[in-house]
Amino acid sequence: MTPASLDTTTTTMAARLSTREHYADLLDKYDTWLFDCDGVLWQGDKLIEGATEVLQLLRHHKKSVLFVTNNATKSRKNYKKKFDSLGVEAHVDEIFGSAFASAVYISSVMKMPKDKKVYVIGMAGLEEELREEGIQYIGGTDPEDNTLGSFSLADWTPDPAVGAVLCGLDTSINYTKLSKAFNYILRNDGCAFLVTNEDSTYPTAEGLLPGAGSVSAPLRYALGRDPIAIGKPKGTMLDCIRAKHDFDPKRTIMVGDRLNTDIEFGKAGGLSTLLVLTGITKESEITGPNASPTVPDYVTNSIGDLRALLS
Ligand SMILES: O=C(O)[C@H](O)[C@H](O)COP(=O)(O)O
Ligand SMILES: [Mg+2]
Repeated sequence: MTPASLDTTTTTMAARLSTREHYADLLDKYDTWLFDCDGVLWQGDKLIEGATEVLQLLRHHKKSVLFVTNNATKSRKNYKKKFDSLGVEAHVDEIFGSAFASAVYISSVMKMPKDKKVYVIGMAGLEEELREEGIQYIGGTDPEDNTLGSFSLADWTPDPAVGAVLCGLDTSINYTKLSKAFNYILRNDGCAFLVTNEDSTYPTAEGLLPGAGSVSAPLRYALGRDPIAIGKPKGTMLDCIRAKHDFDPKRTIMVGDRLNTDIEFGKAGGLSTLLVLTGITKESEITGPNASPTVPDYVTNSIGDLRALLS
Protein backbone atom coordinates (compact mmCIF):
# COMPACT_ATOMS: atom_id res chain seq x y z
CA MET A 1 0.00 0.00 0.00
CA THR A 2 1.43 3.40 -0.97
CA PRO A 3 1.33 5.88 1.91
CA ALA A 4 -0.53 9.02 0.86
CA SER A 5 2.73 11.02 1.03
CA LEU A 6 4.27 8.75 -1.63
CA ASP A 7 1.32 8.86 -3.99
CA THR A 8 3.01 10.76 -6.82
CA THR A 9 0.30 10.10 -9.38
CA THR A 10 -1.76 13.14 -8.45
CA THR A 11 0.82 15.66 -7.25
CA THR A 12 3.37 17.85 -9.07
CA MET A 13 5.52 17.92 -5.97
CA ALA A 14 8.25 15.39 -5.29
CA ALA A 15 7.54 13.04 -2.39
CA ARG A 16 10.14 13.75 0.30
CA LEU A 17 11.31 10.40 1.67
CA SER A 18 12.27 10.20 5.33
CA THR A 19 10.81 7.16 7.10
CA ARG A 20 11.62 3.47 6.98
CA GLU A 21 8.10 2.96 5.59
CA HIS A 22 8.89 5.29 2.68
CA TYR A 23 12.01 3.34 1.75
CA ALA A 24 10.25 0.00 2.24
CA ASP A 25 7.59 1.18 -0.19
CA LEU A 26 10.26 1.99 -2.79
CA LEU A 27 11.83 -1.42 -2.30
CA ASP A 28 8.44 -3.00 -2.86
CA LYS A 29 7.57 -0.92 -5.94
CA TYR A 30 10.78 -1.22 -8.00
CA ASP A 31 12.64 -4.27 -9.33
CA THR A 32 15.24 -2.43 -11.43
CA TRP A 33 17.38 0.36 -9.97
CA LEU A 34 19.40 2.55 -12.31
CA PHE A 35 22.11 4.47 -10.48
CA ASP A 36 23.85 7.56 -11.71
CA CYS A 37 27.43 7.58 -10.36
CA ASP A 38 29.03 11.02 -9.88
CA GLY A 39 27.17 12.75 -7.06
CA VAL A 40 25.09 9.67 -6.18
CA LEU A 41 27.47 6.78 -5.42
CA TRP A 42 30.59 8.90 -5.07
CA GLN A 43 32.09 12.35 -5.33
CA GLY A 44 35.29 11.88 -7.30
CA ASP A 45 36.93 8.90 -5.59
CA LYS A 46 35.09 9.35 -2.27
CA LEU A 47 32.18 6.97 -1.75
CA ILE A 48 28.91 8.45 -0.51
CA GLU A 49 28.35 7.14 3.03
CA GLY A 50 26.09 4.10 2.99
CA ALA A 51 26.16 3.58 -0.78
CA THR A 52 27.88 0.19 -0.51
CA GLU A 53 25.44 -1.14 2.10
CA VAL A 54 22.41 0.04 0.12
CA LEU A 55 23.63 -1.59 -3.10
CA GLN A 56 24.22 -4.82 -1.14
CA LEU A 57 20.73 -4.56 0.35
CA LEU A 58 19.16 -4.17 -3.09
CA ARG A 59 21.05 -7.15 -4.46
CA HIS A 60 20.05 -9.16 -1.36
CA HIS A 61 16.42 -8.39 -2.26
CA LYS A 62 17.09 -9.69 -5.80
CA LYS A 63 16.80 -6.23 -7.34
CA SER A 64 18.49 -5.54 -10.68
CA VAL A 65 21.18 -2.88 -10.18
CA LEU A 66 22.58 -0.96 -13.17
CA PHE A 67 24.96 1.98 -13.36
CA VAL A 68 24.31 4.80 -15.86
CA THR A 69 26.96 7.54 -15.91
CA ASN A 70 27.50 10.52 -18.21
CA ASN A 71 31.17 10.50 -17.24
CA ALA A 72 33.00 9.67 -20.47
CA THR A 73 36.50 9.65 -18.97
CA LYS A 74 36.29 5.94 -18.23
CA SER A 75 35.35 2.85 -20.21
CA ARG A 76 33.08 0.19 -18.70
CA LYS A 77 36.18 -1.87 -17.88
CA ASN A 78 37.83 1.18 -16.23
CA TYR A 79 34.67 1.68 -14.18
CA LYS A 80 34.72 -1.96 -13.10
CA LYS A 81 38.24 -1.32 -11.75
CA LYS A 82 37.00 1.80 -9.94
CA PHE A 83 34.10 -0.11 -8.37
CA ASP A 84 36.52 -2.89 -7.35
CA SER A 85 38.99 -0.40 -5.85
CA LEU A 86 36.15 1.12 -3.80
CA GLY A 87 34.94 -2.30 -2.64
CA VAL A 88 31.60 -1.98 -4.43
CA GLU A 89 30.17 -5.02 -6.25
CA ALA A 90 29.61 -4.26 -9.92
CA HIS A 91 29.81 -6.27 -13.13
CA VAL A 92 30.91 -4.85 -16.48
CA ASP A 93 27.58 -5.66 -18.12
CA GLU A 94 25.80 -3.60 -15.43
CA ILE A 95 27.83 -0.49 -16.28
CA PHE A 96 26.72 1.99 -18.95
CA GLY A 97 28.71 5.15 -19.60
CA SER A 98 28.46 7.91 -22.18
CA ALA A 99 31.77 6.76 -23.68
CA PHE A 100 30.20 3.38 -24.47
CA ALA A 101 26.95 4.98 -25.62
CA SER A 102 28.88 7.32 -27.94
CA ALA A 103 30.74 4.43 -29.55
CA VAL A 104 27.46 2.57 -30.05
CA TYR A 105 25.85 5.70 -31.47
CA ILE A 106 28.64 6.21 -34.02
CA SER A 107 28.67 2.57 -35.12
CA SER A 108 24.98 1.62 -34.90
CA VAL A 109 22.98 4.85 -35.19
CA MET A 110 25.19 7.05 -37.40
CA LYS A 111 26.58 3.90 -39.05
CA MET A 112 29.78 5.85 -39.82
CA PRO A 113 31.70 4.00 -42.60
CA LYS A 114 34.61 1.98 -41.19
CA ASP A 115 37.13 3.89 -43.34
CA LYS A 116 36.11 7.12 -41.62
CA LYS A 117 37.71 8.40 -38.40
CA VAL A 118 36.60 10.33 -35.33
CA TYR A 119 38.55 13.33 -34.09
CA VAL A 120 38.38 12.93 -30.29
CA ILE A 121 38.53 15.48 -27.53
CA GLY A 122 38.55 13.17 -24.53
CA MET A 123 40.50 10.73 -22.43
CA ALA A 124 41.76 7.15 -22.56
CA GLY A 125 38.46 5.59 -21.51
CA LEU A 126 36.64 7.18 -24.41
CA GLU A 127 39.33 5.97 -26.82
CA GLU A 128 39.03 2.45 -25.38
CA GLU A 129 35.30 2.28 -26.04
CA LEU A 130 35.81 3.52 -29.63
CA ARG A 131 38.47 0.84 -30.17
CA GLU A 132 36.20 -1.86 -28.73
CA GLU A 133 33.53 -0.80 -31.22
CA GLY A 134 36.03 -0.93 -34.12
CA ILE A 135 35.96 2.83 -34.70
CA GLN A 136 39.13 4.56 -35.95
CA TYR A 137 40.01 7.79 -34.17
CA ILE A 138 42.73 10.46 -33.94
CA GLY A 139 43.39 13.16 -31.35
CA GLY A 140 42.43 12.20 -27.78
CA THR A 141 45.56 11.28 -25.81
CA ASP A 142 47.87 11.63 -28.85
CA PRO A 143 50.95 13.54 -27.54
CA GLU A 144 50.90 15.70 -30.69
CA ASP A 145 47.53 17.14 -29.58
CA ASN A 146 48.32 17.29 -25.88
CA THR A 147 50.49 20.36 -26.10
CA LEU A 148 50.35 23.83 -24.61
CA GLY A 149 52.13 25.15 -27.68
CA SER A 150 50.39 27.62 -30.00
CA PHE A 151 48.43 26.24 -32.94
CA SER A 152 49.05 27.30 -36.55
CA LEU A 153 46.75 26.31 -39.41
CA ALA A 154 49.70 26.82 -41.76
CA ASP A 155 51.51 23.94 -40.05
CA TRP A 156 48.51 21.59 -39.91
CA THR A 157 47.40 18.98 -42.44
CA PRO A 158 43.85 17.85 -41.59
CA ASP A 159 43.11 14.13 -41.94
CA PRO A 160 40.62 13.84 -44.82
CA ALA A 161 39.19 10.66 -43.30
CA VAL A 162 37.69 12.48 -40.28
CA GLY A 163 33.91 12.13 -40.49
CA ALA A 164 32.97 13.12 -36.94
CA VAL A 165 34.20 15.13 -33.97
CA LEU A 166 33.39 13.66 -30.54
CA CYS A 167 33.95 15.81 -27.46
CA GLY A 168 33.79 14.52 -23.90
CA LEU A 169 35.19 15.57 -20.53
CA ASP A 170 38.91 16.18 -21.12
CA THR A 171 40.94 17.43 -18.18
CA SER A 172 43.80 18.16 -20.61
CA ILE A 173 41.79 20.40 -22.90
CA ASN A 174 43.84 22.93 -24.90
CA TYR A 175 43.78 25.35 -27.85
CA THR A 176 45.22 22.83 -30.31
CA LYS A 177 42.41 20.34 -29.68
CA LEU A 178 39.72 23.02 -29.90
CA SER A 179 41.25 24.45 -33.09
CA LYS A 180 41.44 21.08 -34.84
CA ALA A 181 37.92 20.05 -33.79
CA PHE A 182 36.56 23.47 -34.83
CA ASN A 183 38.16 23.25 -38.28
CA TYR A 184 37.12 19.65 -38.94
CA ILE A 185 33.52 20.69 -38.44
CA LEU A 186 33.78 24.16 -40.04
CA ARG A 187 35.42 22.92 -43.23
CA ASN A 188 33.27 19.84 -43.83
CA ASP A 189 29.47 20.05 -43.66
CA GLY A 190 29.45 16.26 -43.58
CA CYS A 191 31.47 16.11 -40.37
CA ALA A 192 29.21 15.26 -37.40
CA PHE A 193 29.55 17.36 -34.24
CA LEU A 194 28.96 14.97 -31.32
CA VAL A 195 29.33 15.38 -27.56
CA THR A 196 29.27 12.52 -25.06
CA ASN A 197 27.19 14.63 -22.65
CA GLU A 198 26.43 18.24 -21.75
CA ASP A 199 26.82 18.35 -17.97
CA SER A 200 27.90 21.90 -17.17
CA THR A 201 29.70 20.93 -13.97
CA TYR A 202 31.40 17.92 -12.43
CA PRO A 203 31.00 17.23 -8.68
CA THR A 204 34.07 16.20 -6.68
CA ALA A 205 34.50 15.68 -2.93
CA GLU A 206 36.25 19.06 -2.73
CA GLY A 207 33.72 20.95 -4.87
CA LEU A 208 32.66 21.61 -8.45
CA LEU A 209 34.76 21.55 -11.61
CA PRO A 210 33.80 22.44 -15.18
CA GLY A 211 32.00 19.50 -16.76
CA ALA A 212 31.99 17.97 -20.22
CA GLY A 213 29.43 20.50 -21.41
CA SER A 214 31.82 23.29 -20.44
CA VAL A 215 34.66 21.60 -22.34
CA SER A 216 32.63 21.51 -25.57
CA ALA A 217 31.04 24.96 -25.06
CA PRO A 218 33.85 26.81 -26.95
CA LEU A 219 33.14 24.70 -30.02
CA ARG A 220 29.41 25.37 -29.79
CA TYR A 221 30.09 29.10 -29.46
CA ALA A 222 32.73 29.32 -32.22
CA LEU A 223 30.62 27.25 -34.64
CA GLY A 224 27.33 28.90 -33.71
CA ARG A 225 25.61 25.51 -33.66
CA ASP A 226 24.58 22.83 -31.19
CA PRO A 227 26.12 19.36 -31.22
CA ILE A 228 24.30 16.05 -31.10
CA ALA A 229 24.44 15.08 -27.41
CA ILE A 230 24.47 11.37 -26.63
CA GLY A 231 24.42 10.94 -22.83
CA LYS A 232 21.56 11.58 -20.37
CA PRO A 233 18.92 12.95 -20.77
CA LYS A 234 18.94 11.54 -24.33
CA GLY A 235 17.51 8.06 -24.69
CA THR A 236 20.60 6.48 -26.31
CA MET A 237 21.83 5.05 -23.01
CA LEU A 238 18.42 3.59 -22.21
CA ASP A 239 18.47 1.99 -25.69
CA CYS A 240 21.88 0.50 -24.84
CA ILE A 241 20.47 -0.84 -21.55
CA ARG A 242 17.37 -2.27 -23.25
CA ALA A 243 19.63 -4.11 -25.71
CA LYS A 244 21.23 -6.00 -22.79
CA HIS A 245 18.70 -6.11 -19.94
CA ASP A 246 14.97 -6.78 -19.71
CA PHE A 247 13.19 -4.38 -17.41
CA ASP A 248 9.69 -3.06 -16.86
CA PRO A 249 9.80 0.77 -16.98
CA LYS A 250 6.87 0.86 -14.53
CA ARG A 251 8.94 -1.03 -11.98
CA THR A 252 12.19 0.77 -12.71
CA ILE A 253 13.59 3.78 -10.83
CA MET A 254 16.40 6.13 -11.92
CA VAL A 255 18.43 7.50 -9.02
CA GLY A 256 20.29 10.71 -9.88
CA ASP A 257 21.71 13.99 -8.60
CA ARG A 258 21.09 16.27 -11.59
CA LEU A 259 17.65 17.37 -12.73
CA ASN A 260 18.51 18.16 -16.37
CA THR A 261 20.27 14.87 -17.02
CA ASP A 262 19.30 12.04 -14.63
CA ILE A 263 15.76 13.06 -13.76
CA GLU A 264 14.85 14.15 -17.29
CA PHE A 265 16.41 10.89 -18.58
CA GLY A 266 14.25 8.86 -16.22
CA LYS A 267 11.08 10.78 -17.02
CA ALA A 268 11.68 10.59 -20.79
CA GLY A 269 12.19 6.85 -20.44
CA GLY A 270 8.92 6.37 -18.56
CA LEU A 271 10.79 5.47 -15.36
CA SER A 272 10.19 6.68 -11.81
CA THR A 273 12.85 9.04 -10.50
CA LEU A 274 14.57 9.56 -7.17
CA LEU A 275 16.66 12.69 -6.71
CA VAL A 276 19.45 12.69 -4.12
CA LEU A 277 21.04 15.89 -2.81
CA THR A 278 24.64 14.67 -2.56
CA GLY A 279 25.66 15.98 -5.98
CA ILE A 280 24.68 18.88 -8.23
CA THR A 281 21.02 19.68 -7.48
CA LYS A 282 20.35 21.66 -4.32
CA GLU A 283 17.15 21.80 -2.24
CA SER A 284 16.45 25.34 -3.48
CA GLU A 285 16.08 24.05 -7.05
CA ILE A 286 13.19 21.78 -6.13
CA THR A 287 11.31 23.93 -3.65
CA GLY A 288 10.00 27.50 -3.53
CA PRO A 289 9.04 29.98 -6.24
CA ASN A 290 12.06 29.32 -8.46
CA ALA A 291 11.76 25.55 -8.38
CA SER A 292 12.68 23.75 -11.60
CA PRO A 293 9.81 22.49 -13.79
CA THR A 294 11.60 19.12 -13.77
CA VAL A 295 10.02 17.42 -10.76
CA PRO A 296 11.38 14.07 -9.56
CA ASP A 297 8.90 11.56 -8.16
CA TYR A 298 10.90 11.25 -4.95
CA VAL A 299 13.64 13.14 -3.13
CA THR A 300 15.93 12.02 -0.34
CA ASN A 301 19.12 13.54 1.01
CA SER A 302 21.40 10.65 0.15
CA ILE A 303 21.24 7.12 -1.20
CA GLY A 304 22.61 6.19 2.23
CA ASP A 305 19.20 7.04 3.71
CA LEU A 306 17.94 3.66 2.49
CA ARG A 307 20.03 2.09 5.29
CA ALA A 308 16.86 2.68 7.34
CA LEU A 309 15.79 -0.62 5.81
CA LEU A 310 18.62 -2.38 7.61
CA SER A 311 17.18 -1.64 11.03
O1 LIG B 1 31.20 16.59 -16.59
C1 LIG B 1 30.73 15.48 -16.70
O2 LIG B 1 30.99 14.73 -17.63
C2 LIG B 1 29.73 15.08 -15.66
O3 LIG B 1 29.70 15.97 -14.61
C3 LIG B 1 29.94 13.79 -14.99
O4 LIG B 1 30.65 12.96 -15.76
C4 LIG B 1 28.58 13.27 -14.60
O5 LIG B 1 28.63 11.91 -14.39
P1 LIG B 1 27.32 11.20 -13.79
O6 LIG B 1 26.80 12.12 -12.71
O7 LIG B 1 26.36 11.07 -14.93
O8 LIG B 1 27.82 9.90 -13.23
MG1 LIG C 1 25.62 12.62 -11.28
